Amino acid sequence: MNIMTEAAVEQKVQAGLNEPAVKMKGESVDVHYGEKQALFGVNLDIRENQVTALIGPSGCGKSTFLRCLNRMNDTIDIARVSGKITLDGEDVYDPKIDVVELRARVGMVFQKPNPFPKSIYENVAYGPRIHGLTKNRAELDGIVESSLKKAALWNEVKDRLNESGTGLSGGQQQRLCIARAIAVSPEVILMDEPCSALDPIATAKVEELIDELRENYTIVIVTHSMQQAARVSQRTAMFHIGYLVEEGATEKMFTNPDDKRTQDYITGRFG
Ligand SMILES: Nc1ncnc2c1ncn2[C@@H]1O[C@H](COP(=O)(O)OP(=O)(O)OP(=O)(O)O)[C@@H](O)[C@H]1O
Repeated sequence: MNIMTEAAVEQKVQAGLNEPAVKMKGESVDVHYGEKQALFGVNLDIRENQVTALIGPSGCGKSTFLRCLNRMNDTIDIARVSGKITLDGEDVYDPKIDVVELRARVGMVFQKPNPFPKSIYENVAYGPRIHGLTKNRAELDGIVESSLKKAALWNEVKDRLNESGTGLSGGQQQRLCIARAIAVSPEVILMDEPCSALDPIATAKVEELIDELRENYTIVIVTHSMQQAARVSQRTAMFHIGYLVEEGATEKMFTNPDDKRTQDYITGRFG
């Protein structure tokens, strides 16, 4: 075995031993809505190419934390965020940060599918166009096709790209919204209960898609479904009345959590 090979082996061993890199990091995150505090000193690492599920009873702050990651709370007048949130070590609340660019890097998919009232093609092409990502129509066509393929929707819509996005079924609309997020080459995709408006078959498709997307993106998902968290995520973070109770490997969180509140929540004793 030569030295190069040994070095490569060593690197692999290290990679195997180490946790995936931290892509985003929340440090001492507090959020207030007016006088009311919704998050208290949350510290949470979001790891690269992993699905992190945020779980906890209604009103515990899951969506609030999710919205901190791409500064969607900026759009709520009374919301005030303090502490630090970084993306690849860079403070996303730094005044120098261009929020539009940040939201392209950290995309979002909402609870209710919300395609624009435009054609399927335009829904996906809109982002690359406003971000100036393509030089000509052929390149744009390429992005639309590859985004729809990555969102596992291409085969269902390739013959009707000019029809309205709002005419698709709920599950198709949600995959269209995922394609729209993917089209601007995000690094992180935030999903706020992406399946809550979908039937079980559409839900299964989106869950399968989330699992595939993990290869290329870092994903954070808010979900009320314990089965979904267990099925799609590698890491789980449990929130309770504004506090992060605990976080860890999903398998451990669902079989042997450290905190009784997690145990009670996952076994349906409260929430
Ligand atoms: N726009 C807002 N204005 C005022 N208070 C808000 C706003 N959004 C959330 N809150 C409050 O902040 C707290 C956390 O809400 P958040 O939506 O983050 O919780 P959640 O865990 O995502 O809840 P759910 O599971 O019900 O969606 C709640 O008490 C909620 O009422």
